[in-house]
Amino acid sequence: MNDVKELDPTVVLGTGLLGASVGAALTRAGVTVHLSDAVLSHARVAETLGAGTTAKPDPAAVRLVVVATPPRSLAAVIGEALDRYPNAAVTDVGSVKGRVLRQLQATGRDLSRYLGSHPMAGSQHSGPVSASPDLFCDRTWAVTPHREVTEATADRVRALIRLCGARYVAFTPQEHDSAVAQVSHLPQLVSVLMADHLLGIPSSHLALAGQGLRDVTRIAGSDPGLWEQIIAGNVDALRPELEAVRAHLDEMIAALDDPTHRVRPILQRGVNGTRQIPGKHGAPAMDYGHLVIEIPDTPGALAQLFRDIADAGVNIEDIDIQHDLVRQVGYLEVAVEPGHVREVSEAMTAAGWKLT
Ligand SMILES: NC(=O)c1ccc[n+]([C@@H]2O[C@H](COP(=O)([O-])OP(=O)(O)OC[C@H]3O[C@@H](n4cnc5c(N)ncnc54)[C@H](O)[C@@H]3O)[C@@H](O)[C@H]2O)c1
Ligand SMILES: O=C(O)C(=O)C[C@]1(C(=O)O)C=C[C@@H](O)C=C1
Repeated sequence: MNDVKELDPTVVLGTGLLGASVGAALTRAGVTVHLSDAVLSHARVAETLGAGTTAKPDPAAVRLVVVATPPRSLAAVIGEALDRYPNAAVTDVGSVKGRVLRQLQATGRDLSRYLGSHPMAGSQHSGPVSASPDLFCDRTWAVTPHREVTEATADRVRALIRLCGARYVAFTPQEHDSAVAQVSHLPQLVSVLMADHLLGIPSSHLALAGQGLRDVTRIAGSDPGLWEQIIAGNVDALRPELEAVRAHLDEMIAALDDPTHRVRPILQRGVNGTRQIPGKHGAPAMDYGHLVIEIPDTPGALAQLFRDIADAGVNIEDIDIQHDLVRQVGYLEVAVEPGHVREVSEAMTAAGWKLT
């Protein structure tokens, strides 16, 4: 059976950022998606954006249910879905897996049709308006098998991940929760601590904020209501990670007594840490070369810049756009393979662009 038939029709419960994005990806692939949300207007907005229909399905015909509600409600909504859709596989996209599974097991339900999952893709924005069918493209999507789950259930969740364009990876629920404490929940809290610190800084000083500050505080803008629930669901894995960061902070403060000898090794460890992060398509991390190009605030400037880079015959690996509100210009940071930096720089300068 092909993936579309395997999942047609699908129900999405909770049509915020994640649910509407799943709906949009499956709808684009050709699956009929039925949308439902505790707040009817969220489901209606998701419908308007092409994530599916708010029409009710025939419960017996439903082949997959994707639960994308906030963490605290997940176990109850998953349990109800198992009861209401007797022939469906049920998955959820919650950020913490162990607690939800334990809560479901405590209900005594047959969990052979439930397989938890977690796409490692999202944003600091909530709600269906920020949803995109491309949210999961080339992202890792973890599944967390347990003793009762059947192969038929796992097949449907794998089909979901493929249709969303993501990369499947399996973890035990416990391993998953330890891993996300390290690579998702700790970074979130560190970003929050940094952003919180800004509240005590004079606004005249904040005028000097550059890209570095924006980089480390982006995710601090995420919904506190959602993150409170994520943290509460993973405190055991998170506590030792935060304690380790506290020890590193103390080490950094102590190093200031002898910066010439003691700061550099810590900075180098930071560089080494960034190299641990996998690169595109799950490949090993790659050190890209970066160029920053000034973009005037005129219509079509960005499109022209992309054309000029394409004309130089170089592949853009990543981009980041920032605006200087004082000078009314933008800056495009372009990542290219290291060997191509000089070539693109020369081509851009020759085409009249200002590199900074
Ligand atoms: N935001 C991210 O970056 C991200 C990434 C991966 C996974 N997740 C997980 O995905 C889930 C959803 O997160 P989100 O960012 O889409 O949140 P969101 O706030 O954008 O959407 C949640 C939606 O669920 C609805 N809802 C709440 N309780 C409900 C209930 N009992 N029944 C039906 N609908 C209900 C809300 O009205 C809302 O529309 C969370 O469990 C979160 O841990 C989030
Ligand atoms: O890109 C972001 O904004 C995210 O923080 C997404 C992110 C993460 O990568 O940590 C956040 C929480 C989720 O559970 C999964 C993904």
